[in-house]
Amino acid sequence: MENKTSLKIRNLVKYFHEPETFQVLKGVSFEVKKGEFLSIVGKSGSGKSTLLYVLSTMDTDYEGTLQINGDLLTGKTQNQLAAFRNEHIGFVFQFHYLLPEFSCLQNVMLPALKLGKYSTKEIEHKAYESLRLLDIEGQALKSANKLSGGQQQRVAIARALINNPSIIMTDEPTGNLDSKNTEAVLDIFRGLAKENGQTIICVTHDKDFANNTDRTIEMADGLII
Ligand SMILES: Nc1ncnc2c1ncn2[C@@H]1O[C@H](COP(=O)(O)OP(=O)(O)OP(=O)(O)O)[C@@H](O)[C@H]1O
Repeated sequence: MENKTSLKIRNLVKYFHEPETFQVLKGVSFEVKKGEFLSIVGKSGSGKSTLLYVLSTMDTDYEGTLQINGDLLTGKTQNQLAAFRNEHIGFVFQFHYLLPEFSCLQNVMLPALKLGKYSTKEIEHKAYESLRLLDIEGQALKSANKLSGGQQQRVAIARALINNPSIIMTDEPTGNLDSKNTEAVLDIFRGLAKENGQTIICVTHDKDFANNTDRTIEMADGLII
């Protein structure tokens, strides 16, 4: 593992104001190294998803600072953040689920089409590479809603990889998977971290999964313990 910092947060504080003011993050600081596979665990309601949402740059309503690959992202405009995310972050989030009527190939191609850097032909080629890496290229032309949960999860990971992001963020990546598929996802993430130097940040309830990552951060009541 290289000793470069991939992500750094300092004194992250966040409040929700509905139905009443409530401090959900109470001063969270940590760093993640490039190529590190990090899990974030903690009881329900401890603030894990809220934290991940801030790290993903999608939530900008916080105090403190967020840096990714040395870039200070705190204070950037929504347009700047959207461009940054497309290029640097791959997401496997439940609310980013696959478009059911689209083929797996089309689903995987979408983030690269949005980035607008490559021709459709090149993107299709990259999408096939990504699907192959996840051992799911045989399903490329099927609609996403015709796949099993485990297969859909692989396609979602393939989609997160298409722009070759330096960081992959996921919320409950194995939430609906059986132990065989969980093991497969774990292997994929480990490989991406070790072989490609991609940083992986996972929020998970699965203790076994967390025990197989490089490092685990535990949250309780808006703080790291
Ligand atoms: N939009 C919101 N408005 C107000 N309160 C919220 C909002 N989103 C989350 N919360 C509250 O913030 C706290 C932390 O929520 P969060 O979803 O980050 O927890 P979590 O650790 O990810 O939980 P889980 O493991 O159940 O997903 C909870 O008490 C939750 O009810």
